[in-house]
Amino acid sequence: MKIIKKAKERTAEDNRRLRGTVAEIIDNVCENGDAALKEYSARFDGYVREELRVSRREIEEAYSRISEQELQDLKEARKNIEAFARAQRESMSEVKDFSPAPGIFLGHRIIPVSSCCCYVPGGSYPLYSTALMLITPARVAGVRRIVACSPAVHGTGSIHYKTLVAMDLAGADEIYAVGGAQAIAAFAYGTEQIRPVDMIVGPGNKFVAEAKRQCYGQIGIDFIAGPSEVLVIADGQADPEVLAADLLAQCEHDPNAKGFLLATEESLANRVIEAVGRELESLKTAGIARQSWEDYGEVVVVDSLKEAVDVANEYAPEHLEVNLENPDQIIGKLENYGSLFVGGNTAEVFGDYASGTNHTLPTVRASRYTGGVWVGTFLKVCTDQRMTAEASGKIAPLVSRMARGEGLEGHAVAAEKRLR
Ligand SMILES: NC(=O)c1ccc[n+]([C@@H]2O[C@H](COP(=O)([O-])OP(=O)(O)OC[C@H]3O[C@@H](n4cnc5c(N)ncnc54)[C@H](O)[C@@H]3O)[C@@H](O)[C@H]2O)c1
Ligand SMILES: N[C@H](CO)Cc1c[nH]c[nH+]1
Ligand SMILES: [Zn+2]
Repeated sequence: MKIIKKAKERTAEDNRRLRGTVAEIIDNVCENGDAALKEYSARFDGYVREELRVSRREIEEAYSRISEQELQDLKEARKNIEAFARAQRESMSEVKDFSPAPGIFLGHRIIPVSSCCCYVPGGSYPLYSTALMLITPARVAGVRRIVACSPAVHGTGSIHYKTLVAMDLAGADEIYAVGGAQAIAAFAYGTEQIRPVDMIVGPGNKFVAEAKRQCYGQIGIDFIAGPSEVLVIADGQADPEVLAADLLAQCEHDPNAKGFLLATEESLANRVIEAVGRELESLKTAGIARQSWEDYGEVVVVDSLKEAVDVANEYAPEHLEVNLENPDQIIGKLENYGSLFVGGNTAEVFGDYASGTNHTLPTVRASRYTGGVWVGTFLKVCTDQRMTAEASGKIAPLVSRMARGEGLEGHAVAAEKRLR
């Protein structure tokens, strides 16, 4: 393996500072409620709103600004997201009356969470596609109270009109113009204007992701969905311009977003670096300089595809693109990714918007233990059991022996009350 370009690493001090900043925001919201929300909206987003909930009139006004084409696009993307969420829901089944021993009947029911908050990022760009990605599966799951929130466009006090339409179209019951770590704290603990929810889902920058991590327990969360990441495995048949575009697409999301290329040939790695350089130059000329490539771009030449698989599994990226002549030779060996994009035709950005899989995905190696948001994110699998008198009498001695073995006399007695 040869490292051609190395990404900067976040230090323990960076992480400590982030934890402290966010903990302070959460404490302030818990102590001062809406006053703290207003203070942070003014400081970070340049606005103060008296009413945090968005009114029906504001939503109608957003519809009046959206073009026919934009509305059609939202509907088409939503159709694919909903169809896939329904197919996934249908693949889940309940278990009823499973009998591991005579007279014992076990089962599980699939129950939606009662309420959720869907966080739609809005700091740098109005990510209205995220509204579709979160609210649509929550609806399919059957969540009764779906709240959506997003920071208002800087200095305006209004959520971007496309985000508002997407939230409404997807089926949000309540919408609030609040963002950042303070919004997560508000929906976790409640304020004067905000009734808390049971679960908060959605992506966000490092402050939002850290706030979800710190509020977990008070509320459920999907997982850590922070600044975007893409890892691309490519061989000589891949087009360097396409690879550069795919890496830079994710790097435009955030100063902390990451793009990682694993190339099987050094000449390919060099051509991609050149192509990235050209593209960055032209973006700079066009006055667009939000790319994180310089800090967080990484390029490595691997000695074999087996090594590429090992590195990808260890890195556990949010998005994994396999741009190989024969991608199927490694697909079965890839284990840690939020979403996989197979072959050069399958651009990661298609999944960002419209193919139908969800774009809210685990980052910072969380794909080692979870996939992305899906209809199941909003569903609880809750077990139940019932027993006949005979089965109860039969299992009681086993349970009381085990309970006494643990030193739990009360448990043993509760079991023995069923002896007959
Ligand atoms: N992992 C995923 O599934 C996924 C999907 C989509 C987007 N994303 C990520 O979402 C993020 C969107 O970030 P964004 O910033 O545009 O929007 P955002 O809504 O996540 O964050 C904006 C908020 O951050 C807060 N903030 C800004 N500076 C702050 C500071 N110095 N201290 C405390 N709080 C501060 C403000 O309250 C602001 O409202 C990007 O990182 C993008 O990569 C991830
Ligand atoms: N790439 C993001 C997930 O990391 C999702 C997104 C929204 N809009 C554009 N892209
Ligand atoms: Zn994206």
